[in-house]
Amino acid sequence: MSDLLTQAEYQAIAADLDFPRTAFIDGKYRAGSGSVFATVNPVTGDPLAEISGCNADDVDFAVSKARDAFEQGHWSKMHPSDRKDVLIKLCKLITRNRRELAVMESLDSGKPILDCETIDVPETIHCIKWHAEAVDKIYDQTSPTGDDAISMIVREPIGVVGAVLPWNFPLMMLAWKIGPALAAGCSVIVKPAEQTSLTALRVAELAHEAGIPRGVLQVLPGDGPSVGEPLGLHMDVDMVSFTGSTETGKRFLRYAADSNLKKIVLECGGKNPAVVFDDAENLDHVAGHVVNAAFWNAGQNCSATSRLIVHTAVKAPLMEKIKARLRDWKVGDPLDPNTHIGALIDAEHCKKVRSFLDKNDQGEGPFVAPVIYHVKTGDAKASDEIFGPVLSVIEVASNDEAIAVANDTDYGLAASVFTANTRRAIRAARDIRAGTVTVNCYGEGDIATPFGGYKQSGFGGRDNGVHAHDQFTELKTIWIDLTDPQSGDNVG
Ligand SMILES: NC(=O)C1=CN([C@@H]2O[C@H](COP(=O)(O)OP(=O)(O)OC[C@H]3O[C@@H](n4cnc5c(N)ncnc54)[C@H](O)[C@@H]3O)[C@@H](O)[C@H]2O)C=CC1
Ligand code: BAL
Repeated sequence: MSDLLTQAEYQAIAADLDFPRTAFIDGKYRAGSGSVFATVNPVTGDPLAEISGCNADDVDFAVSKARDAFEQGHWSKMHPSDRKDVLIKLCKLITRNRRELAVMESLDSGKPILDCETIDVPETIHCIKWHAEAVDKIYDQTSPTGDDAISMIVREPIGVVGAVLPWNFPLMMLAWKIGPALAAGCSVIVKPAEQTSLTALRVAELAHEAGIPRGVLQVLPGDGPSVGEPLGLHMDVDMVSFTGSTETGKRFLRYAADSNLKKIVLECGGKNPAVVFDDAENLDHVAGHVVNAAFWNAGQNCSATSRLIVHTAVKAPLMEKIKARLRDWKVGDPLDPNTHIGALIDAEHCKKVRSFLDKNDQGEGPFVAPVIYHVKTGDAKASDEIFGPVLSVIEVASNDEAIAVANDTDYGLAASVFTANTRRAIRAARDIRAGTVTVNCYGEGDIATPFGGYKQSGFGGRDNGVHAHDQFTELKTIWIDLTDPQSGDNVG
């Protein structure tokens, strides 16, 4: 924190930034064959850079380069310890350029510089480093055969991976995908969200500088139909790992069915509950977690707490404490290090978020201040993913009702429960159908814990932890007959 600069100093860095403007393919920046599009500063609406976008021809070219690199094996067959060293060198380069990346991320996404400096960039480095460090410590297995055979169960890199990213955490989602995929030995083609291409392009350049071979990490900017769809439909892409909306996630399942049955892993939306039971202790502490969970990143977070399900007995004092804490949350210029809530990503998203808000709460331009509504189950505010700084409060009369309401959603990404009773906490954690349930706190776990969703929040695997390595590998059984071939005993 003490390391933060002033708003004026950040503005000076911003004025000097050199933005990437083309795709990064086969080890170098290279203009795409698609339409040129502007990447826009969400605060001003002005273009930061004109980017030469990609199309299906560029996808074909990048896939052929990714496949060549995979088959040549300079990366995929490199000793895991050597892959680790290169990825750690990448982390050092990101660290050396961390300020530039933080400011670029803030300008391109509207995220507060405070978050970019203290969370997005450090967590990006931590994630890539964690997967790099893990990769030369994971053992393969043998299975319990009889004495006449031995079987090895080995994991091999899955091959060419498409990583399709959202705009809400451009750097961190890049790291969640490329960290384990590169550590596993895959070749990765990244499609950043069209709103936020800059930092992914810069990281690809740094990866090349770190020694990641040509074709192993490529970044193709462009919109969903121009780049995401041809990647999803490509016959020579082995897997797509996607983070974004449930609606687009479902498209990738169709792309896989219509092409080569590539593996699809989806991390999609959420309507995540914080459940506060009647015996919750220290309501100040609860309020702190709920406010962070609901309003961090302006609520543009798949795991944001967007429903507060609270027992009548504690509702009034808790709401007072939540409102008191919110008074400290400053909304405004993302480059001001005191800002907690920056700009929403773009005009289209502002329109969507505002469509849920009462007229008086709508704010102006790209800014929407935190807002709290008291709602009933069945209201759109209680069921739809708004993806903005909106907390919907549902009052319940019993702890059982709280769990039923928590589960009354198509989503199942994350949840939190607050109670002084350990048995109740564990019972609730087991009964809520969500990929992550936190007790007396809110969080996504950490880099060592798998993250992903039940129901329409996810499909096919988990980000983070060693489970993420599993995503990017194929499982192979190698069965070795130990009987004497001369004896003939081994033939059916
Ligand atoms: N992690 C999450 O849970 C996220 C959820 N969302 C939700 O989705 C809503 C819409 O946001 P969008 O940016 O439109 O999300 P999206 O799911 O459409 O976009 C995510 C990624 O998919 C790509 N994409 C879009 N259409 C595609 C297509 N037809 N084929 C292949 N790729 C495609 C996009 O270019 C982007 O890279 C938000 O309001 C929010 O509710 C958005 C971003 C992240
Ligand atoms: N919070 C991690 C994933 C996401 O929001 O898209």
